[in-house]
Amino acid sequence: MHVSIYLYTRRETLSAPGVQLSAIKYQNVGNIMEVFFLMAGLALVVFIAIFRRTSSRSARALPAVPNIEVRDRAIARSMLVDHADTFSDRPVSPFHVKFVRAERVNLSYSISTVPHGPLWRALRCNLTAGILHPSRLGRLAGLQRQAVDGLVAGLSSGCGHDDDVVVIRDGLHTAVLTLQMRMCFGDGGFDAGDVRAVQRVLKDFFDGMVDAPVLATSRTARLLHWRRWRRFLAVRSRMTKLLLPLIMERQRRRQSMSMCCSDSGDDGGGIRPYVDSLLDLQVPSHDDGSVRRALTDDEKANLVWEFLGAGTETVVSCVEWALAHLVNQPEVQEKLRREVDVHGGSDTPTPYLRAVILESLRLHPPVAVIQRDVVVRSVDDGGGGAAAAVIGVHVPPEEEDGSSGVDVVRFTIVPGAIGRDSRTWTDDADEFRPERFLAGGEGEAVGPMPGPKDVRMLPFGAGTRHCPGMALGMAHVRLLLAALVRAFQWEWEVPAAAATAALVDLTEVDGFVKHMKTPLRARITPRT
Ligand code: HEM
Repeated sequence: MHVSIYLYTRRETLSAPGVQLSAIKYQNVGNIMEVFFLMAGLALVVFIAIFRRTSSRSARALPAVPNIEVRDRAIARSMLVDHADTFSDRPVSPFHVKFVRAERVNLSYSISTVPHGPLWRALRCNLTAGILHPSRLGRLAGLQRQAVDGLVAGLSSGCGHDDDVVVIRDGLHTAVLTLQMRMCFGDGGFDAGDVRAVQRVLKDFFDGMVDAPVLATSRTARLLHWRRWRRFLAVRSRMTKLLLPLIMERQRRRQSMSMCCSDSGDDGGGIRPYVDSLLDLQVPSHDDGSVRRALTDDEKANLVWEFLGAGTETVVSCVEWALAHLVNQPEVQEKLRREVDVHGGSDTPTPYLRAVILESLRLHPPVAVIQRDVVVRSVDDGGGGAAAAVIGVHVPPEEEDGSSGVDVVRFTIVPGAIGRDSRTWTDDADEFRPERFLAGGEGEAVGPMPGPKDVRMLPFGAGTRHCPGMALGMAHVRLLLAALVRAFQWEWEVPAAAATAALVDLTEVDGFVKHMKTPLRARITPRT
């Protein structure tokens, strides 16, 4: 078993010895200039002390809780499957920032950030039963088909220009986001300008996440890095200004629809927009569920944001990685094309397409880390607290004398490490070999969600907080990949700067999702 323990403590042994000495030295000097310099010197020393304190914390860029990194599949399984109830909380947001500043709410949650409990259950159930239920997913086929056709048409119309080279991430992002927005707001509630605006804010938001660990360390850090903090807040307020009017517009349209034709809320085709479910939802305001309330505007904006962000970025990441490997391995691309040419578009199973997607998710799980925070009541019990004891890890006490222990322990599971573990994947774990998921291969019995007995990859997490969008995400990826391979031949476009490189650069960057460091640029040739 491989477990590394990283312990970060909040206390810094910082002192500013100069402060007292200077004060004594200049104490009896009455000259006004010297008093002025004394004050300025003191201010400088205090400033440096604060700055050092902040930057030393910032450099570590991690919250002050013990962080246990888990790269072992047996431990991950024990946590997420056997002890799902213990490991059911994600880290709380370090920012108590409201989307709608005027409202008196402490902190608005989304499904992914709310602590495990009645509110989480209500929000998650609303999404899974109301929107993502398998019986409803079938009705999305029309919307998905339009998104895919639009993407292919857009790429085809660009062919013949600019040497037929595309950076596929951009077009993919627009297609998937538009699809998610249609599921969210219904048709007619937004236009292409809104999609572009949401796209810009999403990008700024995820770019700004790079600053989040620094800003999360303390108020002083936010004061010192006030420009970054201001930018961070501005993105959130832009997000609200964009989403709330779209939510309100949907509410208005729904009211007028119900007045004129007693409509059930479906926006045609039997698809009920996600926003409608949020407008109707009553959630428990107390833990016992005795009092129920409507969602605040802040919560609605948060949940819509999560639906658009989680649903778009992950799918785009997965399709881009899969295409990159298909460009690097033309024989795999050809094999896949043969399958989708024959079966694509029909309901016939497409095992090789499934294998390509699973292989991409195994190597490059879009969500780079799966985190759980566990309250450890006592570390003086010899076992390192309940949660740590579950997986046999000793959590050292925070205080040197061991008198008071840590409150929370963070567990960071790394799906990328589990997916590439050569003890599990013996057939060249780092190689892209979709065949391993076919009959007779070592991953024949492995699917996107781990079974109760074995965890061999974790692209959608597992246990209580596993991804509720798995079926939808897989369906999006399947349709997009099949259509792109059927419509075009994909070849690598060698960038001028890397004229000697033989293959696409597969370097990963972990941000909100795991992206290709260099976005895939490929030469596409339409197939007749
Ligand atoms: C290829 C696509 C996707 C991947 C790889 C993915 C991956 C993940 C992962 C790894 C988690 C964390 C699971 C855990 O902590 O155990 C997660 C959570 C979540 N995902 Fe996805 N996801 C995808 C698509 C989607 C879609 C399409 C939606 C919604 C439209 C969605 C909504 C969510 C939500 C709401 C959560 C939080 C669940 C909770 O805390 O209860 N995801 N996803």
